[in-house]
Amino acid sequence: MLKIEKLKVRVGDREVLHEIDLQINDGETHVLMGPNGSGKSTLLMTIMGFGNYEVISGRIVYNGKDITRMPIHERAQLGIGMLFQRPPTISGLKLEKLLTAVAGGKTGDIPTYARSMDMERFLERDINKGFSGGEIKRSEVLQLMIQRPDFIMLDEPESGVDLENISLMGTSIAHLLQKDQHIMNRQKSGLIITHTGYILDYLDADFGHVMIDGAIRCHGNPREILKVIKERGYRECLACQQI
Ligand SMILES: Nc1ncnc2c1ncn2[C@@H]1O[C@H](COP(=O)(O)OP(=O)(O)OP(=O)(O)O)[C@@H](O)[C@H]1O
Repeated sequence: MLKIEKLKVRVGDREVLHEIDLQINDGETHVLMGPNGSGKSTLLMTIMGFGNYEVISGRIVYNGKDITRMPIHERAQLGIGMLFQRPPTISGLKLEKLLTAVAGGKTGDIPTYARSMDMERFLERDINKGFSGGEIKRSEVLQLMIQRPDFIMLDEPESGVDLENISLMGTSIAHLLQKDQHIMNRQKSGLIITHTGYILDYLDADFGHVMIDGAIRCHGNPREILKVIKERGYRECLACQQI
């Protein structure tokens, strides 16, 4: 589904990502961990195609197509979606209007999905304006439910979410990634940034990676990696030879 080859990315005047290689196959969910400022969000923003993330070299291939220089909206049309760490407030645009646009005018599912995310009362409000941290995250998941992307990137979906809503977020994300379905050919894939690993309680992630100083230093079982980080810190990941 997604293949990243020797990707180098500059933000401002600084090279933030150094020769990243990553492959995510159909049906796989990968987890990305790493210290603050190591470049995790930069990788997701670059895959999504945001302009201030300049690809110096390398390429991003999605379903066999080189998307390295493709604009964001075309990537979204190809089936790439993202939950942002800090999505912007959009004054003057109601959430329902955005969802209608994302749904391509097919509004039928919106009330059902909004109810499932406990977001009905937010439909008539400007996007993220005055929303709490957890409400913003639920709104983002709701948008993904309507968009139905095939490749879903989630930047810290649990951050700022209370314990009850983590369960709602976790089960909803598991559903988006088809992780709650026992099917032979799962089509949806994901890349999730997490610090706490709470999301792993709700979906069975397949692979974990640790990014340190703009390079992926270690791969493995996500739960095992998380355990090592909790017990011994990221220094242990630097010593990891599984690259
Ligand atoms: N627009 C920008 N201008 C300058 N530097 C930037 C910009 N965006 C990101 N950076 C820098 O790039 C580095 C990587 O940031 P990034 O947000 O990708 O880290 P992260 O691993 O996601 O961190 P966190 O876990 O804290 O969210 C940081 O040092 C950050 O300050």
